[in-house]
Amino acid sequence: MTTSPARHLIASLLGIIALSLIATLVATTLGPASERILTVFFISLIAVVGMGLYSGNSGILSFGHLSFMGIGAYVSGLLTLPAQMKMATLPKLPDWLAGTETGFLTAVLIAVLVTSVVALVVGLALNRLEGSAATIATLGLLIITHGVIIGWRDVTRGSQSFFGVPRETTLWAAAIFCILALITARLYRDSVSGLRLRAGRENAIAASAVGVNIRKERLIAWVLSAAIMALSGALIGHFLGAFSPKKFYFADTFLLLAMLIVGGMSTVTGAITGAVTITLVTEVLRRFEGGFNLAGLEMPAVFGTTQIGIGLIILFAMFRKPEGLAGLKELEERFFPAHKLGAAAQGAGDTVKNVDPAPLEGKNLTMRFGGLVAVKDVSITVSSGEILGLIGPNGSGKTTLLNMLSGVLAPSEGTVLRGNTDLTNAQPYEVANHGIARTFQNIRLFDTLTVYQNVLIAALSTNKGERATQRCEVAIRAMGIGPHAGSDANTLSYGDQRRVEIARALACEPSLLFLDEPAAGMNREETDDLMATLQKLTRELGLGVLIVDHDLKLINQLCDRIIVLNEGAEIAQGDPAEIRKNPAVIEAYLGHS
Ligand SMILES: Nc1ncnc2c1ncn2[C@@H]1O[C@H](COP(=O)(O)OP(=O)(O)OP(=O)(O)O)[C@@H](O)[C@H]1O
Repeated sequence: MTTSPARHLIASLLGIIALSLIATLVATTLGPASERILTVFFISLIAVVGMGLYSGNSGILSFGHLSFMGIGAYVSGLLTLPAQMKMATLPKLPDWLAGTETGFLTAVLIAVLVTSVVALVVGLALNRLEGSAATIATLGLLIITHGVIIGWRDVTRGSQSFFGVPRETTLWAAAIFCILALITARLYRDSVSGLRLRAGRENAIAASAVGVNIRKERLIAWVLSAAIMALSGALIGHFLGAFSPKKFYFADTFLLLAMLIVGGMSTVTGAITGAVTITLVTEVLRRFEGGFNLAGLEMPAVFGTTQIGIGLIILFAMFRKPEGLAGLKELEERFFPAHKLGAAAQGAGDTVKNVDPAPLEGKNLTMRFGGLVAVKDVSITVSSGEILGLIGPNGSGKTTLLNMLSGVLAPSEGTVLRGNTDLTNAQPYEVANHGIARTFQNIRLFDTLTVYQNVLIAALSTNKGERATQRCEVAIRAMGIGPHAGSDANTLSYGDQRRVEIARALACEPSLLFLDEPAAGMNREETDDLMATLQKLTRELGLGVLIVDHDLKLINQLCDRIIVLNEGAEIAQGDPAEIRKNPAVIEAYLGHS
C-alpha cells in the first residue's frame, strides 16, 4: 500500500523513466566519452539513492554504506571471475568458490542477497543505537569492512587490485538498474514502512506513541538500502573490471555524501539533483585541475581543485539550503495538490471500537530521577466512559505519571496493568496497540509531514491498520481540521496543531485517551471550543479520558473525577465539588487554607 495520492507516484515513475531514457539516448549519440560519464553517473546515482533511502528517511547519517557497495563488488567479482584467472591470482580460494563461474545477472543477484544478509546481521546490532551514536557506529562499520577486505588476502587479494572482472556493465544495463533503484526508493518513501520511518525521524517518541515500532522500520530501510548499495557496487565492479579496497572507503563516501547533502537527503528528487550537480562540477573542474589558459594567461595547476569545488558547494548548501537544493518535497508533490478528504466517513462514532474495555491500573507507581522522586507510590485507575482529571502545581509529577502509564517511561517501582496484561515495561507502540493513545504537553507532531499523513500514520500503525483511511478521515473531521489536511503540520496555528495531535490519537481507535495539557497556549474561546469537542467525542465514543491541565475551569466542567498530586504524591481524589472544598488542595495551590 502507498500512502500518497496515485497521481504523485505515477508522475514520479514516468518522470524517472523518461529522464533516464532520454539521457541514455543523448549519450549514445554523443559518443563513448559521454556514455562512460553517464554510466558512472547512473551507478553513482544508485548508490546515492541507496544511502538516501536509509539516511534520508531515518534521519541517521550513515558513513558505512560504502561497505555494502564493496561487499557487492567483491562478491559479484568473485562469482564471475574466470576459473583460470582465479587459479592464477587467488590460488588459495576454497574449491567451491574457485570452481564457480556464473553469469553477470546471476552474480549481481547473489551479491545483492549476500549483502542483504550481512546488512541484516549488522543492522540488528546497530539498531540499538540512536542518533549520533548510530552514525559513529556506521563509521566503525566502514573501517572494519575495509580492514576485513584488506586482511582477507586469499579471497580479495588484499590491498592489491582485484582485476579480471568481466566488464559487463553497459550504459543500458546501468540505466535500467538505475531506473529500478529510483523507483524502489520512491515507492519505499511513500510506503507504509517509509512513512512510519519518516515519522520516527521527525519525532521518535510521538511515532512510538501512535504504534510505530521504529527499530523494525529502521531495520527494513537499512537492509533495503544495503541491497541497493550492493547493486551499485556490483555494477561498478563490472564496469571498471578492476578495483581495490580504497574504491569503497573514505573518498567515495565523501563524494556520495556530498551528492546527498547538496541535493537533499529526504527525497529521490534530492538524490538526483545532488548527483547531477556534483557530477557536473566534478567533470568541469577536473578539466581545470592541470592548469589552463585564460585569455592568453597561463593558470597554474592547482592540486585538489575538484575537492575544493565540492567543498564550496557543500558550504553553500549548508548556509543557503540546509535541506538540500531540492528541499523536503518531491518535485511532483510541489505540482500536484496533497491529500484531500474523501467523502467516505462522516461521523466519529461509526469507526471506533473499544479495543480493550478493561480499565488501566497503575499500582503503587514510583519514579526516581537520580535523587529526585518525581512520583511517589501513586495508584490510579482509568476506566472507559469516565473523564478523569489529573491536576497539581508545577513539577508535581503529572506528566511523569502519564509517561509511566503510556510506556514512555518505565516506572522505578510499581506495575501498570490493563486487565490481565502487564504493561509495566511495555514500549509506547505496544501500549498504543492496547487501545491507549495520548497527546503531549510540548506538541510533538511530525512537522514536515502533512496533517493527513500525521493522522494516517496512527491509523496504519494501530489495530493492524484496518480501515486506516476511513479512521484517519473520521478523526480529522471529528477535530475540525479537514481544511488543513494537505498542509504541513508545522504551518498550522498552535490551536490547530493541538487539534491535529488529538486527531492523531483518535485515529488509533483508543478506548482510553490521555491528554497532557491539551488547552495549553489556547485562548478562552479556543479552549471552550476544544472542551465542547472533547465532551461530544467522549460521550459518542464511550472513551475513557485522563486529562492533565492547569485550566481549572476546563477540568471542573469536563471531569467526572479528579486526582490531585503534590510533590509527587496523591493528596486528594474526588468529584469536582469535593476537590474544590478540599483543604489540602487549596493549601497546595495557594500556600494556605
Ligand atoms: N526525564 C526527566 N529527568 C529528570 N527529571 C525529570 C524528568 N522528567 C521530569 N523530571 C522532574 O520530575 C518532576 C516532575 O515533573 P513533571 O513534568 O512530571 O511535573 P508536572 O506536574 O507535569 O509539571 P508541569 O505542570 O510543570 O508540567 C520535576 O521536578 C521535573 O523536573
